[in-house]
Amino acid sequence: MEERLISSAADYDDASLEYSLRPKQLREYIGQQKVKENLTVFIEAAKMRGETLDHVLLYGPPGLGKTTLAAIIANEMGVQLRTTAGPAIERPGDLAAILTTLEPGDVLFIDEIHRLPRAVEEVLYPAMEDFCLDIVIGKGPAARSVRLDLPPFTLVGATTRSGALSAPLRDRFGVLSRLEYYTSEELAHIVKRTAHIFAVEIEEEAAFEIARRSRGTPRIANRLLRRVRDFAQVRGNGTITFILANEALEQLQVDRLGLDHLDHKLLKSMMEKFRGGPVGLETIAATIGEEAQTIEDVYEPYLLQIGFLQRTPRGRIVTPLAYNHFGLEVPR
Ligand SMILES: Nc1ncnc2c1ncn2[C@@H]1O[C@H](COP(=O)(O)OP(=O)(O)OP(=O)(O)O)[C@@H](O)[C@H]1O
Repeated sequence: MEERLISSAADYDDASLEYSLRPKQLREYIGQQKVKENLTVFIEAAKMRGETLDHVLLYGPPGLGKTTLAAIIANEMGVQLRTTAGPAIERPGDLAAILTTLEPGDVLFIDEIHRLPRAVEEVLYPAMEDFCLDIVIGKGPAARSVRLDLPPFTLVGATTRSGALSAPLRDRFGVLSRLEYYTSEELAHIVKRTAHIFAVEIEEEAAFEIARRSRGTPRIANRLLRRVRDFAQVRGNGTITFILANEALEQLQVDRLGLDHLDHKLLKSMMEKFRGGPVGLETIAATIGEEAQTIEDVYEPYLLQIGFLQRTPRGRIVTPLAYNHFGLEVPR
């Protein structure tokens, strides 16, 4: 798949910078008001009772700050954070190895928790519910099960697809929080905060322009800011002005709604070749030479979110909003 500047998945540069950009406390965490308010109460209550926090499931599209929130939860509870991911835990023994080294109260963060193998999930149930592990030792008729006590801990699970989580796993989380796409105001706030950490001047309007083109996603906002900062350094005097931000973003081929050439290719081929649809996913995939799964997971969510595409039982449809964006007339 082609590299995209507006991809919400983390790239190498993001990964090395994200740590330093992460807010450490809930009050520094911008947006997601409801999630924050609830977590503040639950954390406070758990601390007052001297207990561990209930298990928390965070779900929502990539790049919205799930890992950041997990780290904040650990920090606010004053405990250590251990991080892993569903695909990294292949066997029950891998999970047991992590769980048995936790300190009382620790937060265990499992990213992409919907990708845990079934056998691992089954070990997780008693661990979440009763803080114990049932381990089978030996094989055949000599096999027996031993029960190991674990220190109490908080599991923070993150997933982009809450629907892909099995019901018994979902039911074992006491707190379920859905992260939403950020507003432009919130993203502008994040951009200004990051600019401050980078010690670079940015005009209010420039921060808004970057925010508007960031697809509701802080990870994209921070990445666009880094690229625009490069332009400001080379072509300007270092300050990110509105004009400079606009020019840089045009140059980077990110349009004023955050769409790039691949979004354009998808929408235009639907408009030009299929009169805007309905078109089946497989047909679109074949037309633009991309996999159907990639279109569904990567291209579509944002286009659906901004109302440029609609899903119908007969296929995808391009909406009049999208025609307007391209200055084209809606076919009858
Ligand atoms: N509310 C926020 N306020 C300030 N910065 C944020 C906020 N949310 C996310 N960020 C920044 O956005 C970047 C991405 O966040 P994070 O890695 O937590 O995303 P994520 O949802 O865990 O992504 P993924 O699901 O792909 O792992 C980080 O650099 C973080 O600093």
